[in-house]
Amino acid sequence: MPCPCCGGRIGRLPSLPHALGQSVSQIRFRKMHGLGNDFIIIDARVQLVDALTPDVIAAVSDRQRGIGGDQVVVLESAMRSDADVFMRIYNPDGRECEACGNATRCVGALMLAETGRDRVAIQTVAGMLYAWRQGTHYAVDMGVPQTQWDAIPLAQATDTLHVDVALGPLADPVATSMGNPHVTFFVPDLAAIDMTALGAPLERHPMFPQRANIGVAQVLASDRLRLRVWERGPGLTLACGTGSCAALVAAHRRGLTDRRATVELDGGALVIEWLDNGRVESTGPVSYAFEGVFETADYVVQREALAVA
Ligand SMILES: N[C@@H](CCC[C@H](N)C(=O)O)C(=O)O
Repeated sequence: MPCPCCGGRIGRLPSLPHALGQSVSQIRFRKMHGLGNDFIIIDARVQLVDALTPDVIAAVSDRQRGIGGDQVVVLESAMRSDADVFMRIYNPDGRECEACGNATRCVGALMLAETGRDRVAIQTVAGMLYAWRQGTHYAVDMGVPQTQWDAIPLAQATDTLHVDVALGPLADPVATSMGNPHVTFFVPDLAAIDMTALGAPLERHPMFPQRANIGVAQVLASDRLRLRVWERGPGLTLACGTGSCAALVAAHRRGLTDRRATVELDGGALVIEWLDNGRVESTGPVSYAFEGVFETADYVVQREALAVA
């Protein structure tokens, strides 16, 4: 039967604070992914999300105790009249980050369906991005990569084409900002690289004051790269969209590839092109997984229990 206090879903057992008469905040979400890089997408244009604190974001992102996801994406009303929506992105540690290529495709697909138009504009803290349909796939304009050391940012003035960072078999990466900080190492055999052992310490290397996403790439041909990315926040993911853009830009700057290449990730392939106008486009699939509702109070209780354990 409907909950007597809030008229909530039939059959939903009230959580403990709910039963005690404390406030409840139910948040509706969609789960989507791009090549297995998965997102909890929350539309704050149609519901109150005041209770979505960094702690709650971390708790719902947990793959054992929560919904599970690489990032939480919150949609807000755009502040610019030429944008369709404002997209905010949070890593599973609850910290806001600037950009996410795979989430931009997912949000692009949602906004194309919502508006019925053939191109949508997505405002982010890192600038305006655009999405459109490309056959069965979705394409996004991810903006202009930044290659100055202080835009990445790096800790000191450095040639971003040869950054003085090394660990084990990884050395001499290229640094690129796609709104968020990336470094790309090039290796002859990606299968020989232990991403977890190397990615975790490199993410927090002193050269990266805001930490960094760590990409390791193998050039397969002038139009084909193999890439794995240890993402700032979630760690090793099945695919990283901005990491793929950064890898293509890095490879082309090094003279290793053309301006357009297929990037093969663990979760599938993206086509990345660095256009002559300086902007980077990324094309790939989008998948819808499920939708649901969670109560933030349940996750506050969980976080408190974990904190005292
Ligand atoms: N999954 C992403 C990147 C998400 C943000 C990243 N972890 C960061 O902290 O910058 C993508 O597809 O680009």
